[in-house]
This record gives sequence, C-alpha cells and structure tokens, in this order.
Amino acid sequence: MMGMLIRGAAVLTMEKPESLLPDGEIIVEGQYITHVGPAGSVSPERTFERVIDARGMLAMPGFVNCHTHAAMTLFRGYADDLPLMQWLQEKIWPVEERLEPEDIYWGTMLCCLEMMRSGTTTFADMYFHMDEAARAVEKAGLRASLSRGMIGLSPGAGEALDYSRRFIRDWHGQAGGRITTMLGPHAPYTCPPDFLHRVMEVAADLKVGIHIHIAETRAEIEEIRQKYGKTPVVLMDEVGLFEFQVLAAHCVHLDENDIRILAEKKVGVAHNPESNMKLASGIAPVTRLLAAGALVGLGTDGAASNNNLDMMEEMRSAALLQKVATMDPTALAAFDALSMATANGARVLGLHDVGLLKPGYKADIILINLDQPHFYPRHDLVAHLVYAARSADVETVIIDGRVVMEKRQVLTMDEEEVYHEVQKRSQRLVGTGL
Ligand SMILES: N[C@@H](CCSC[C@H]1O[C@@H](n2cnc3c(=O)[nH]cnc32)[C@H](O)[C@@H]1O)C(=O)O
Ligand SMILES: [Zn+2]
Repeated sequence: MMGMLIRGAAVLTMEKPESLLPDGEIIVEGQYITHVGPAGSVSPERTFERVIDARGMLAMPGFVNCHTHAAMTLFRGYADDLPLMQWLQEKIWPVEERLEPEDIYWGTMLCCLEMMRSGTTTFADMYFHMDEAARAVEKAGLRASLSRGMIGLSPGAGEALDYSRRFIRDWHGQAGGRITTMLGPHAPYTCPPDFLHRVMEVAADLKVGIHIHIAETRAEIEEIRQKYGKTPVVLMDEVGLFEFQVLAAHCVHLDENDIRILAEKKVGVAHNPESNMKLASGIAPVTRLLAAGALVGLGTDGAASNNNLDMMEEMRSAALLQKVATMDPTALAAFDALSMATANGARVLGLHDVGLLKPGYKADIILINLDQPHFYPRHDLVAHLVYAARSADVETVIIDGRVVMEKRQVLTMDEEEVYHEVQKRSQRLVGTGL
C-alpha cells in the first residue's frame, strides 16, 4: 500500500496547545494516520497513490459531535421558542409518531451532509428506526455511535430494548468499524430504575456503553427529587449506571456532589450549549466540571432545538457562555473548547483512536482554508478557530482514510436528492410547504 500524503498544511495535532506544525506532512495508509511530521520529514524518494497539496490550509482532527438526534433535521424550524417539556410533549413527540423508517434514512442523510460540510467527522446519535440511520451513515461515510432511544415508561419499552439488542448485534463494528453502538435509555424521568436495570443487563452482556440525557432542566430535578428524594446524578449512580461507559447529555443542573460523582466515575458529559440556551434549560457548569477533572465533550443536540449542527458555532458558544456565566474571561480558553470538540469528544464516545492527528489514530482529518480575511493576522490559529472561523471554511474532509469532501464538493451523497426527499417528507410530517 502506498497511501496518501498531505503536505504544505499547518498541522494542529490537538495533543498540546503548542503542538502546531507551521508546515507539516501527514501520511495516511488505509484507515490510519501513519506519520505526522514537519516539512521534509518524508523521504522525497517515497511515492504515494495520492498527494494533497494543502498549502494555505490548516489540517486538524475532524469534529466530534457528542450528542444529536440526527433525523430531527426533518423538524428544523417546526416548533421553536418553547420550554423543553412543552416542546417535547406537545410538539415533537406527536410528529415523531408519524415517522416512517425511510424518513429516518433521509433525515439522517441531511444531518450527515450538514455535518460533513461543517467539518464534523464523528457523531453520537440517539433516535429510532436506527437500521435506517445506520444505512445512511454507512452511505454518507461518517463515523457514528448509534443508539436506539428508549422511553422506559412507554408500553413499547420492551420492544425497544429487544430492538436495541438486535441492532447492536447487527451493527456494532460495521462499515469497517465506522459504526459503533450504545444503548439509549432516554432520561431518568422517562426510564425508571427497574427499566434501567434491564438496560444494564444488556449493556453488560453486549459490552456496549449507555447514552442518556441527565439533569437537563429544573423541572427534571424537581420531578426526580419528589419521586426519589435525590438528584438525577445520585439516582443514576445508585442504580449502578455509572459502572458502565456512560455518555450523559446535558448535565446542566448539578450540585458539587453531582460534579464529584461525574468526575470520579469518568462519566462522559456531552455539553450542548446552544440547545440549552434555546430551550432556556440553563447553563451547564462546564468550568467547574473541568476543574473537578470530569471528561466533557461538545454536542449540538438535534436540529429541532439548536437549529443547526455546526460544531464551530457550538465551540464558540461554549466558550463565550462559560465566560459570561462565570464573569471570568479566562474561563474555557480556546484550546479547551477545541479539545472538547475533538479529542475529548472522542474519549466521551469511548473512541480511543479518534480525535488526534497522531500515528495509530484513525485518519479523520479536515482541511480549513486559511486564506481568508478573518484568519489574518496569523497570531494564534487556535484562537482563530474558536473565535473567528466559520463552517464554510472547511474545504476538504477525510474520514477513515477516505476523501469524502473535496474543495467543498461532497463525494458520497447526492445533495439535490437529499434536499428533495427531505422537503417532501417534512411536508407530509408537519404539513407545511414553503
Ligand atoms: N420516542 C421514541 C424513543 C425516543 S428517541 C430520543 C428522543 O429524544 C428526544 N429529544 C430530543 N432532544 C431532546 C432533549 O434535549 N431532551 C430530551 N429529549 C430530547 C427526541 O425528540 C426523541 O423523541 C420511541 O418511539 O421509542
Ligand atoms: Zn438530546
């Protein structure tokens, strides 16, 4: 195998803030990165199947979106400006009842298209009809951790758990390892402890992680306190959930004890600042979580509560929100926000060879076009990425060693077909035709 050489780019490996090569060389062989070094580190005699001249670009790991509901792109702009419980119960759950499996395929495809075009290479999804979501991911070429969301209180809970078990067996490690799976009990207020015990049995049996929403709103804290006399985090800990690899979305309303538990049990937290702001759920104590040593990644949540899947915007929102919430401009510095969006996000998903540009890591690489006004002067590229960049700056996307977008041309999906299918289906679902 001769592999692919990327040369001429500034290379941000994300290992340390100072590990930026102003002019670097990256070799990709198969799915993996096999070399990262300065210009001239690759022998001129060596030949490659493909050489990408990336002068004027910055190479960095693709973004990892730690929490979304991919096919909710179908409901973007359908129900806005409502609090979470009302939004879910009155607006979202009724239209979700009407979703057909093929809708999920196209909704997930639109999600993949939007993510790829904004530099996201990996995402964690919790939804249903997950076979269709997996097929879309397989076709689109992204990396994803997929879970079938389960409402433990619903009459269909047993069926959802059976589906999950079968789905995990069918899909875990598929698409050359791009697809992994988790169990998806929705939240402590929809999944009582007896159901969570059944979920944990399956998790132990199939050796997969658990993706759940925790402590998203004050209403949830109140409801759990009234029912169980404790916080959602303590309840989940006592149930034994944190003995597993857990991806906990939101974690907005936490006390000091909750923060200590999340850090100690190495729970992966998915922080979703824009969804939390839009639904007025609150501000997650990210600064305190990080100070306590907790593992925190970044997510967009579904497109119906954000309303886009843009990780650059999310990163910027995360940093700005922590600063204003703590009244401390040093809070969530640029490199920390960038780590949450890449390397730490991968760890939150339990992916230990994703999120850094380093030999032995999966070749999930994005090239960002630096030849633009908002990237001058070139003082600090890390600060530029967090505070000045926008998603349209992403030129080229490589996932699992394969070029899937080049010069902003998506190579794996037919964009027009995706738009057409999504428009048609969302009209049927929510009855609006623009
Ligand atoms: N209703 C499904 C299972 C739930 S999938 C995951 C659910 O999470 C919902 N969801 C989306 N965003 C949020 C959020 O921020 N908090 C809580 N739930 C959300 C989403 O609408 C979806 O219904 C069934 O038929 O079994
Ligand atoms: Zn969610």
